[in-house]
Amino acid sequence: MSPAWIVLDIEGTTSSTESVHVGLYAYARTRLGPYIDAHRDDPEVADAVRETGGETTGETVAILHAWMDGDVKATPLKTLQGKIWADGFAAGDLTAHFFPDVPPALRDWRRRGRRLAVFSSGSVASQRPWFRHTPDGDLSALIERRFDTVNAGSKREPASYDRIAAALESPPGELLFLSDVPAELDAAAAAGWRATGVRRAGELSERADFGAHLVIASFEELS
Ligand SMILES: CSCCC(=O)C(=O)COP(=O)(O)O
Ligand SMILES: [Mg+2]
Repeated sequence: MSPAWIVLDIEGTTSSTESVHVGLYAYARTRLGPYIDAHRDDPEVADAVRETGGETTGETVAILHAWMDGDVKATPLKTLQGKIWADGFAAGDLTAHFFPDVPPALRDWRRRGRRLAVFSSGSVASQRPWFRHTPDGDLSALIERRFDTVNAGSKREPASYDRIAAALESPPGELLFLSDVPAELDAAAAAGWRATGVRRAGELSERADFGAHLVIASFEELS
């Protein structure tokens, strides 16, 4: 039976790690300090800054940069990056990247009645413009629901997938999660979801051990 919902990871699954780490990270890097200073009255910014543990803007930025350098997908970092990226997309400075098989597959799945959601470490604030500003046009209307580490929790915890299943009002067996990270697939499967690994050429997942999970190299294999 086909899944009712297909839930997508972004980095390494729909889009290249390079497009996130080189394009987006570089854009946020120099803007974090000025953004924090200019948006101290925004409660989400204030909370994120407090959660870093930094006392001054300089300390906070150093912590955020260390997380970026170590590829730590910490929620305060993702909150702040997401806000800066959303401004960058709105200003026309940024464009998303999707592997060529992804846009046609998403359209095909929707035509066939599948429903689409995203579960990414990238904040919901960044997911929206990522799907809106693509070289293939605006894909955002294809995505009905968006989850991140704030509204769902860690991608490596089964409880996060329980929360998403409840939000989608679907039994876990009708949900399919696609990701490039085996630990995320393990968590989804432990919550009763279907889980399929995405091993793309040139990505870290080329060398990943997906264990017993089904693995695809392109979304075409699911269409
Ligand atoms: C919405 S684009 C930003 C992606 C991002 O910051 C990120 O960390 C993606 O991680 P994922 O969980 O999708 O592998
Ligand atoms: Mg990923």
